[in-house]
Amino acid sequence: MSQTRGLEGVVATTSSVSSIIDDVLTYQGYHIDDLANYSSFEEVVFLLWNGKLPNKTELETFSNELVANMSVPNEIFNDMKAYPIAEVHPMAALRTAVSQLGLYDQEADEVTEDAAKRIALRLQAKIATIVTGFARIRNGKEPIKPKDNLGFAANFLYMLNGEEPKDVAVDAVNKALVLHADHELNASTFTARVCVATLSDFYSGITAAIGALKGPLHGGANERVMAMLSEIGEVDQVDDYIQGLFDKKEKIMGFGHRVYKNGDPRAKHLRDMSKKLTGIAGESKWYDMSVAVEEKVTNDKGLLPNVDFYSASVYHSLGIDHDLFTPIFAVSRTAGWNAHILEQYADNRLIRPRAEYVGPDTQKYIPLDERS
Ligand SMILES: CC(=O)SCCNC(=O)CCNC(=O)[C@H](O)C(C)(C)COP(=O)(O)OP(=O)(O)OC[C@H]1O[C@@H](n2cnc3c(N)ncnc32)[C@H](O)[C@@H]1OP(=O)(O)O
Ligand SMILES: O=C([O-])CC(=O)C(=O)O
Repeated sequence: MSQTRGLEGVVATTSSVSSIIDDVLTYQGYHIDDLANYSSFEEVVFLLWNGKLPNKTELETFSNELVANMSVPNEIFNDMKAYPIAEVHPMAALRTAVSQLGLYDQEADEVTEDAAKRIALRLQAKIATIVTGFARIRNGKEPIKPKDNLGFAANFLYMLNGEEPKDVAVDAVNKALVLHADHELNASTFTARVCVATLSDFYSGITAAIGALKGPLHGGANERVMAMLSEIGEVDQVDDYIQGLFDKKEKIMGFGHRVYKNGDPRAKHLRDMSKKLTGIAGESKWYDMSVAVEEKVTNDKGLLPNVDFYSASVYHSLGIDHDLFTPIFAVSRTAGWNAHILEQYADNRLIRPRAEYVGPDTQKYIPLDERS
C-alpha cells in the first residue's frame, strides 16, 4: 500500500456542486466571478442545492422561507448565557449551539431527500441567528429577530448590530458570503461528507464541519490574518515582521493553498473590497499593510494570498469583531456543506480509506504483573 500525505491530489468522490479546474472555480458550472458580481447569497444557496439558478418567483419564495426559519429555540440562547462566556470562542459556541439545535428538530434523524432539504433550509437560516445571537449575548445584549423585508446579508448585519445596515455593508457581506459558499472537497466539507456517509444525521455533519473549519490551516486563518496585521501595526514594519516569521519558519496566515498554485480566484474580489471599504472607513492602512505583506510574501516565497487574507481587512473595516470572522465563513459555507450532505445522502457509500501501517512488528503480549 502506498499513501499520499494529507490525501494531496487524491480524488475521493464525484461531485456536481462546485469545481476547481485549471484554477477556475465554478459553482454548478457558473463562474465564481459572475456569481460574485451579480448574485445574491440566496440565489447561490438555491443554485448549490438545486443545481439551477432560481427564477424570480423561486427566489422570492426561497428568500422568504429562509427569513421565516431564522428563529432559534430560546433554550439555546439561555444556555449561551450560562457559558463561561468571556473565554468562549464564537466558533466553539457555534459548534455547541448547532449540535444543540439538532435536539429541537423532530426530523433531525430523517435522511430522506425531502426531510434533508427541509433540515438544510432550517440550518442555513438559523446559523445566522446563532452567530449574531451569541455575539450580542456576550456583550450583555439580547438577540434580535430578523426583519421580513431584509435579505440574508442585511438580516445578518441587522441581527448583529441592531440597526439596519447601509447598502455598502450589505453588498460587501453578500459578496463575501457568495465567495465563501462552497469550495469542492475542502477539509470541512470532506469532514461533513465522511460523517454523514455513516448515515448519521445532518446536525452531526454540520457540527463536525464547523470543528474542521475552526482550525488555523483552514477557516480559522482569517482571524489570525487580522491578528498579524494588528501586530504589525504600520506599513513600514511589514518587511521586518514578515522576515521574522520566515526566519522562525512560521506559516504566514492567509497565504498558500493545497489546490491553487497560481492564485486563489476569490482573492482579487476581496482585495478590491478591502481597498474600497478600508477607504470608506478612513482606515486605508489595513489595505496598504495587506498589499505590502502580499508583495513581501509573494516576492520572497512565491506564495499567493488565499480567500482568508483580504477578507480580514474587509470584515475589520465593517466593524466586525475579529473572532467573528470564521463564524461568518461558517454561515456562508453551511450552504456548501448542506449541498454536499444532500449529494452524499443521494448516492451514499461509507467513506473508509486505509492506513499504511508503520507501527511496531508483531509483539509478544506480556501480562500486566510481569511488565517492568
Ligand atoms: C479557506 C482556506 O482554508 S484557505 C487556507 C487557509 N490557511 C492558511 O492561510 C494557513 C497558511 N497556509 C498554509 O498553512 C498552507 O498553505 C495550507 C494549509 C493552506 C496548504 O497546505 P499544504 O498544501 O499542505 O502545503 P504545505 O503546508 O505542505 O506547504 C508546502 C510548502 O510551502 C510552504 N508554505 C505553504 N504555505 C505557507 C505559508 N502560508 N507560509 C509560509 N510557508 C508556507 C510550507 O512551509 C512548505 O514548505 P517546505 O516544502 O519548504 O516545507
Ligand atoms: O479548498 C480548500 O482547501 C480551502 C479553501 O480554500 C476553502 O475551503 O474555501
